[in-house]
Amino acid sequence: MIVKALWARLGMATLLPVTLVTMTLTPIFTSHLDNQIDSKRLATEAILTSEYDKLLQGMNESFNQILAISEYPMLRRFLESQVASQPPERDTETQQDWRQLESLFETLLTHFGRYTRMAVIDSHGQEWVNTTQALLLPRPRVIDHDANPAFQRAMALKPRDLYISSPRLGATREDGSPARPVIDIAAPIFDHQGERLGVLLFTLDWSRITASLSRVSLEEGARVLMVDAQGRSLLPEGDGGVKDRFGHSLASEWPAIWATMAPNQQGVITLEEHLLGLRTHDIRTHHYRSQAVTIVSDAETQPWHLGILTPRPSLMSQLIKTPTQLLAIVLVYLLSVAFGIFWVLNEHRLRGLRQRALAFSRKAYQYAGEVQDLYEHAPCGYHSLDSDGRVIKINLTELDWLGYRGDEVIGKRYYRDFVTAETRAAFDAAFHQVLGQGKEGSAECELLRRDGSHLPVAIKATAHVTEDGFQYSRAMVFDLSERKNLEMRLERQALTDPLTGLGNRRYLENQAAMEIARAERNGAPLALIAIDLDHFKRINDAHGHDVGDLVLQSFANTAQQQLRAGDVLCRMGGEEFVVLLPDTSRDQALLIAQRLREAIAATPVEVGHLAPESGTLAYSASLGVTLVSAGEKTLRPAIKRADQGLYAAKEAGRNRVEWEEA
Ligand SMILES: Nc1nc2c(ncn2[C@@H]2O[C@H](COP(=O)(O)OP(=O)(O)OP(=O)(O)O)[C@@H](O)[C@H]2O)c(=O)[nH]1
Repeated sequence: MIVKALWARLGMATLLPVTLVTMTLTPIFTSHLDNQIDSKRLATEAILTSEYDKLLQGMNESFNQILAISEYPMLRRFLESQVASQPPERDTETQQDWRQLESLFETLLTHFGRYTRMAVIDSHGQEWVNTTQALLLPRPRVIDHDANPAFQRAMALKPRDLYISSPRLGATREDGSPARPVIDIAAPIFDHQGERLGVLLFTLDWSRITASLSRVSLEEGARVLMVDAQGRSLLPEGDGGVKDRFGHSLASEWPAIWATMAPNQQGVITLEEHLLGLRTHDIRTHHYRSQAVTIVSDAETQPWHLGILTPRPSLMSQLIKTPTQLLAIVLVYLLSVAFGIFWVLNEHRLRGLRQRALAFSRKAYQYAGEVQDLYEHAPCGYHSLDSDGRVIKINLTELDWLGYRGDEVIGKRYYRDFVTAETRAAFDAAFHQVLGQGKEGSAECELLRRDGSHLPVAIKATAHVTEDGFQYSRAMVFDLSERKNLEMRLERQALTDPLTGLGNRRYLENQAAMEIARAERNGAPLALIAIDLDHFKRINDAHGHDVGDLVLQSFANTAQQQLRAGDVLCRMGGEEFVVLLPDTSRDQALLIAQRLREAIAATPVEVGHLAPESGTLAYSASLGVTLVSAGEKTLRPAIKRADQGLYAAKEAGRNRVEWEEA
């Protein structure tokens, strides 16, 4: 699919530049071509005018020559004398006229090579001179009047009138070369009285007049056409093969050209492949530069059409003429196509890169979402504060802990407001460190939740610093409540006797410090009772340790019931217990001890199947009572004294209370 699209784009990349270049070059070349056509048109017109002038000049020259000779006095005299003397007598004068006439035509033959025949015919049709035969005929030849239209027509002309025939093929030459086209020019000869004497008939070698036209034909691509009114070719030797061979009909051979030439007088006409310069010439009327009064010719052949056909400049001909231009154009096309292809390939490559970048960015977006999710729902809190301690970012976990929404906190609240007054100093110190040189700080403090409860946390923060200085702090907040609970549990366990749930010796020591201080402060007595179960070894030995344990637990319950809330009952180890009695005098302490002893003795332990038949086991305890003396910083002396009282009770038979004085 991608490859198919690439090929389609490559096709476009070729087509588009080619079209664009063509659209750009076309007006330039069209205008250039128009200029070429215009200059060719001007050149054609110039050649046509020049050739037309030469043709006219050549013909007028001949007309004037013939008119001049027809008025030659010696010729007139000759004809007069010949016409007058029938048959001519060859007297001396006549002989002289003959010689002069002979000499005249010899001269003419020498100088007027353009004429293939010069003839002098008298009004009876007798031919006195014919330069194609013996110059002067010993006997005048009577010519067939009907066979010679030139003679016929000239005989009807007035003085200084001319008859011009259409070009026709002359006689085959003696050397066998093909006959040339000729035209007959005939002028009437009159004597001084205006009496018609005969006709001067010259046959003009037509190719001499049209030689210049033929040379034009030799020029590059140009062709000269000359036809009569019937479309017959008038040029001696055409260069277009059959089409314009003399006498051939251009109308039938080359109808397209003839169709253009026939109706038009003059101008340059643009044809599909040619420029055709045109001029028409009616010999009967266009002879201003000749001295003829009237020129008569064959009406059906007039006017003549002179045409110069030059190839019309075309784009291709111009390009072929200037290969560098052609090369430049080819280069422009090649470069534009190469650029198009390069552009498409580059675009294709960029498209690939863009798609990869898009895939990367999607992945990055996905990762960013995951990171955001991790940030928001991390097991710890995250927040960022500005240099004033204002919250600029906070994750959902921490918001959840605090019980606020993001829009209530971000940009609106100072973080220290969420820290309890008790732990705010620690937070401030840590934040100060983050802002300072250390760029990091940590604190354990308690957060104040919306519902008023406290959440112990550890905050560890670092500063985000750029070259512009401190930007914001980033902090991780760890919930310490579980740890604190665990610590408290452990602390409690460390101070508690697991069997009875009573405080242990360490607990007693902790409490003692407090109670001694308070007793000192208040001046109140502080009493202490040491308790030891009687013959406990025996119970263990007789009933097992489980029963012993039950006895210990039962003792703890029974004793607690007998004591006040502020009294501290602790298990010191084994079956030994101590009761610290704040604000208790000697007597009160003795009473309490007695009450304890009695309650213990009166409360047998429910031991079920572990016990003898009754299911209960009675036991007793011995107690030693003393007061913590003023000045004693620990309980140790008091416990020692109470133990002495206890020993005394044991000694005295057990299940007794003994006072031990300080
Ligand atoms: N079942 C049980 N027995 C304990 C515990 N702690 C100590 N004992 C036992 O308590 C007994 C204490 O015995 P003794 O110190 O000889 O004293 P006694 O047997 O009570 O005799 P008198 O104190 O003289 O009445 C020992 O056998 C200990 O093993 C305990 O937590 N559970």
